[in-house]
Amino acid sequence: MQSDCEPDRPAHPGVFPTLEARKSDHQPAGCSVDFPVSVVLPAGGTGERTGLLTPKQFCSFLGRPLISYTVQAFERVPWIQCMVVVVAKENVDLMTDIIQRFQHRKVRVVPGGSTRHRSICNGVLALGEGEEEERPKVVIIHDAVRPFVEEDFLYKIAMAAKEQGAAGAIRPLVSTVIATTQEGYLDHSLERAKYRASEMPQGFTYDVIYQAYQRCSESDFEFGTECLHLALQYCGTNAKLLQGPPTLWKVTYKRDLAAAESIIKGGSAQAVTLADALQKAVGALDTELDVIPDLKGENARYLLKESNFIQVSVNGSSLSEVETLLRDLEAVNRAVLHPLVVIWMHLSTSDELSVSCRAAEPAAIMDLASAAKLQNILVYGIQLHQSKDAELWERSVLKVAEITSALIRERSPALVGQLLQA
Ligand SMILES: Nc1ccn([C@@H]2O[C@H](COP(=O)(O)OP(=O)(O)OP(=O)(O)O)[C@@H](O)[C@H]2O)c(=O)n1
Ligand SMILES: O=P(O)(O)OC[C@@H](O)[C@@H](O)[C@@H](O)CO
Repeated sequence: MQSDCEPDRPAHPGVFPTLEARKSDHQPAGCSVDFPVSVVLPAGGTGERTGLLTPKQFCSFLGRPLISYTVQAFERVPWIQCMVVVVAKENVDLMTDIIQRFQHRKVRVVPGGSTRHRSICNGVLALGEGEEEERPKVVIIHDAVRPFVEEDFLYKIAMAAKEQGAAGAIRPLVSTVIATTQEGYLDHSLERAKYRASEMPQGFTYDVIYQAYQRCSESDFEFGTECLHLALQYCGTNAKLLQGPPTLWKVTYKRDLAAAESIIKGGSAQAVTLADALQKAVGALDTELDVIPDLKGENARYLLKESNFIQVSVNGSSLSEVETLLRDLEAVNRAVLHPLVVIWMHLSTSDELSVSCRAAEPAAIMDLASAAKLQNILVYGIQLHQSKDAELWERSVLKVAEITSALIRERSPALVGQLLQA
């Protein structure tokens, strides 16, 4: 949100410690993780089952390839150190171009192999190329064609993997699993209640997944589909299984591409809806404000203006967009003459938030705000629930606009770091 209103508080001239330096004594926002975590995104397949010539991970929605949505989901998680995207040799340049075009951070590309296990193994080896102390404690492995992954579940997988050595996402089976005879008849059926579908993300301590790939057989590399099995078979590590949300599904068939497209379009429509609604609501107030959903692309111009911002984080369960914005402000190294107001708009659509993150949120925004205040940036939070009741939603948005306008006008130090309820 940009305002031309002049600040009514004296500026705080002077050099401020960098955001990075301060972060060392601040837990990262959102879910806090105190050990290095890296990610391997296998994306070296051809997507034959979609029947398309373009591998499904490179199919575009709203001008952005599917894999870019997955990378974006991970780069928004502040406690993830780096990502390795594993693509077929012939797609290395394409993937490099996607990273540049969409300004992805913390990600590098390595060539894949003829099978998924070979690709994942290449990714794990790439994470181990540096000095021993640079290696991650935990490696999260996640199919690049599962774009709807949330920080709070990644947090659970990472914590369980650190404790147990391996952890994996599971979902209830929808259909019963049966074994067939060679002639195509029923041999026997499995008791469905005893089985689960193995999904992604999965997490492993670096040592476990590295050793598993060092010891597994050629047959595993050629025909295997389950990393958790390798950890058990070759490292004696029994993975902790965590039931994940239904959003973890894998894009496999053409119909899955259509489903992914409608979710992506729905999600961005939601962001636009909120931004539009806020724009209308604040327009009715006494302050000339613009609502900007992010500071990417042409919105980056706001970084260089003496302005106030609103950051619309649609259904974000973490503060990482605000962290990114504060880092961008830091990067432009602008002499902050007037207190900037940054408002984290937390639109929660799901009723439950994982306890680990919900409890961490107020503390996380306070932490972030304390660090930002040293840069003369005032961070406030407003939480609103995406109500399906149009009237209620309209009232919430108006309330948000009033609170926003007051925060920008008053710049109350007492409310800095608070999560206000609209
Ligand atoms: N040699 C391979 C094969 C698959 N994958 C990746 O593993 C994930 C899950 O595999 P799958 O859904 O089977 O993808 P494809 O192999 O591309 O699909 P298909 O079997 O239909 O060709 C995908 O992100 C895929 O790109 C990979 O990195 N390297
Ligand atoms: O078998 P595919 O290559 O289609 O997909 C890989 C899946 O098997 C895998 O992602 C999960 O089952 C978890 O291991």
